[in-house]
Amino acid sequence: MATAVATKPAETAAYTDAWAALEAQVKALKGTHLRDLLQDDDRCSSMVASHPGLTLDYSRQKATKKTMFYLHELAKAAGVQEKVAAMMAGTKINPTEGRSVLHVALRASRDAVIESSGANVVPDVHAVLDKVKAFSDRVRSGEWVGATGKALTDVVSIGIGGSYLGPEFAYEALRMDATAGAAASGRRLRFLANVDPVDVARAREGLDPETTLVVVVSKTFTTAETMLNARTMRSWLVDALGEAAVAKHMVAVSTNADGVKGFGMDPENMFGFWDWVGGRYSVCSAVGVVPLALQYGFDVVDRFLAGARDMDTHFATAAPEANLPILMGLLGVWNNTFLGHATRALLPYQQALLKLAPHIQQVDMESNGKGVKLDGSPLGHAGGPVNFGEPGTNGQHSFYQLMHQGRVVPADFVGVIAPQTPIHLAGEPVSNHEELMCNFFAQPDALALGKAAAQLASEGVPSELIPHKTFTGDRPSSSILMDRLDAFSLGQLLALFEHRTAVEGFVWGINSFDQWGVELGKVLAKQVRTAIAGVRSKGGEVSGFNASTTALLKKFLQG
Ligand SMILES: O=P(O)(O)OC[C@H]1O[C@H](O)[C@H](O)[C@@H](O)[C@@H]1O
Repeated sequence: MATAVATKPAETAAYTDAWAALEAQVKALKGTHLRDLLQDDDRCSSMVASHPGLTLDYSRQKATKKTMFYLHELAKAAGVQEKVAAMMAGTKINPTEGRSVLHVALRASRDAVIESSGANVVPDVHAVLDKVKAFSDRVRSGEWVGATGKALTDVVSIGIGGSYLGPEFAYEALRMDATAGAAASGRRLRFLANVDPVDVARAREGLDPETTLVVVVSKTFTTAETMLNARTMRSWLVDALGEAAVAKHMVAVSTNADGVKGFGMDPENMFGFWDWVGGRYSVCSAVGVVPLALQYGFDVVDRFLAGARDMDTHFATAAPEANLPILMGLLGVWNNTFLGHATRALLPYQQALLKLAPHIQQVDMESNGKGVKLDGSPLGHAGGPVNFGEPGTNGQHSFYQLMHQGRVVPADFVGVIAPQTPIHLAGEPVSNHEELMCNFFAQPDALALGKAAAQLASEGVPSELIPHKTFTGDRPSSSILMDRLDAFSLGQLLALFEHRTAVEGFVWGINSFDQWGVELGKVLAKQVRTAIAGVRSKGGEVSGFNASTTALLKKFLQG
């Protein structure tokens, strides 16, 4: 049964003690280099954790067994496991919006019982999944046809933020997977997120309204960008096929049935989800399931959900010392709050994961980019870090210079053992995938070990170049090695990163599940819209803005 807020204030004596012990650890480790830590085989083998399909090696973190002990003490004192249990039981752990946080229910098995506000949500989840399966099967088989009787082979999924980033991440990750790729044969999926008309042009380039299905994805069905893009695509369809085409060519994913109806779409063509699904945690709801099932078929999506469920179970049941999301979350807290690293990099050595970092940017920064605790008091230290990333090896030729010789940026490397698309040229010493992975193994050591001046001197490097060629090393990272990248392991990876963010928020005692910080800009944009529309319709000058904005607007309107 869901109850009110379960989060207890973090500042118990145990919490303060663990915090102080970790601050002492920072001092104790000051003179220790990762080079030294990596020589301790016992320490290194203790800093590896596995779950079927995934291995996490965190031996290149600037931490000892003792540090890990105190981090686990901090987690215990913060009630991390209790908070995980409360989240998964439907407790309203998002008090500023009065909501449960139940993205785990989106991938729960049919017979699970998970309650929000006293009602089991799992039957509703599976009713929507069944509806998506039936619909996507009909579209894919050509039974559901467009206004002129043609099969709908192309899909444009309109949505932004959480209604876009996760689905695009999953779509890209599976394009070259043998099973998903074969299932997508003859089909195209495009995403339309930005309100920029260039994005409209890109999304519909080469598409024919007769064979295009538009999916409007918006939790609120009020997001300005998405609604304008939906109207734009609607007029593209209507101009070509007439008003009646909307019923066959447009469907919606939303929690707002009235909004969908008000837009002129049949609520029958709507796939619902619920207020207990945060936008950035919604890829396993109809938000991701509809476009992905249309492209790859429902079976592939089902495997994706099963992978996420597998990681949920691991998160809920594994001991903290062996629990991948808990370990990663604690290391995030250590790097960010105690060692003071304000950024972290996500570096998948896998081109299929090119949209992992953009998705995790939202998951993490919208969740933990907060300045106050749950009770509204100041956090007292910086909130979650700046996240960024790029697939390797591309990033190596871009920003790794800074990571090796400039700022210290804790990194998470992700690599895959079995390639999705093997290539091994005759005469080459290694396969193309092995060449990629050589870099996955080399970079963490380069960051950790560095290269000392003495070594450069012994190699005969001219003395004036030695400072420029020295690598200080001592730069932390974790390595995640996946057996393969397919729908199941993609679900595991998604849930792993979702839960890492939750663990960090639980330790800090913040609400990781609201996002009030995105509201102010929306309100101001509305004022600007009113001003621009006023000048365009009635003439005159803009007013009510500060001098800088007024001058810029004036220039824009004159242009
Ligand atoms: O799905 P929607 O209601 O259209 O919201 C789309 C996105 O916009 C909001 O402003 C939030 O920043 C995101 O958390 C959300 O995912």
